Amino acid sequence: MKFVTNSYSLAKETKEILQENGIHLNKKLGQNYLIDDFKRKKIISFGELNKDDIVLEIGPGIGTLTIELAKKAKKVIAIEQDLNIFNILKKRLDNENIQNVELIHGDAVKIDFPKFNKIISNLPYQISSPITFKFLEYDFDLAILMYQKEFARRMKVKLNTKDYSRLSAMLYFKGNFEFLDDVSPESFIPKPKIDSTVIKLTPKNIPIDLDIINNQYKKICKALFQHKNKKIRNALIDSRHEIGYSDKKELKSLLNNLVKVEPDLEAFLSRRTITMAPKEILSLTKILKAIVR
Ligand SMILES: C[S@@+](CC[C@H](N)C(=O)[O-])C[C@H]1O[C@@H](n2cnc3c(N)ncnc32)[C@H](O)[C@@H]1O
Repeated sequence: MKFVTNSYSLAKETKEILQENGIHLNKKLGQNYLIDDFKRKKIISFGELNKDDIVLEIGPGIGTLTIELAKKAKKVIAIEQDLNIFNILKKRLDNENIQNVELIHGDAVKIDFPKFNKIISNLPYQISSPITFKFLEYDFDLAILMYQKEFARRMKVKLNTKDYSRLSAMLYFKGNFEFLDDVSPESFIPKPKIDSTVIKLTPKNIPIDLDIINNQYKKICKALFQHKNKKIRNALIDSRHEIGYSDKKELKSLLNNLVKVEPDLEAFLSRRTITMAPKEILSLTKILKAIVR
């Protein structure tokens, strides 16, 4: 696909809007704004939008993606945490008479999302992990998301590496993803110190084990991945609160009793989290199911 780009004017426009409003971008809120029109067009085209789509955008900033998304979709729901930035975008939308954007002020990690079917966002990197877990709780057709490159790499299951994470173990059963494009620091102001990657995420439907994955497997992963290099027995005991226990002795004795009746359990308990493939964690979960609260 050919893109007609106008990166110079997007950079100029962004700087002017920020300057006019006396804004100094805030690192802590992940405020690195896209100024590369070529990348903007690409991200939007990845979303394959049509006039039936309701798009969720987390962190719209001054509307760099939002305004273009609104031209192509039925509606955009945009959630921005920074009140000054929210007000700038609100004014821009009013001035341009754009009426199909529902702009919400707040922390996207804490707010329940209204109904949507696609997500397109250049995410604030400090919330990458909680917001991705939150997306997985919703039903949607596809998500086009920009992450820090390192973070995106951790989505793929890589046993015995530091990149193997709770996120990869959850995504293995809950999402399909595809790396679409890399974006260099030059495409933003201010320039971040890291590279970025755009990915496509689609929910995986696995009706058979969905219930156990959304419940006990999720809790077990939460406990185990807090201690990736520990043996499973110790990881479970040390993070017992994640599976509903405060009393160390109680959990220890339940595990010891279970070992007597479940021949495969002892072998699992002696392994380290980092060596356990998601399917093995699921087998372990099925054994532990009755004692996970
Ligand atoms: C990486 S910038 C992206 C801005 C714009 N979409 C772009 O592409 O240039 C992330 C935006 O998310 C906002 N933000 C940060 N934390 C947030 C949160 N918890 N909920 C909603 N917005 C948040 C920041 O204020 C910032 O405007």
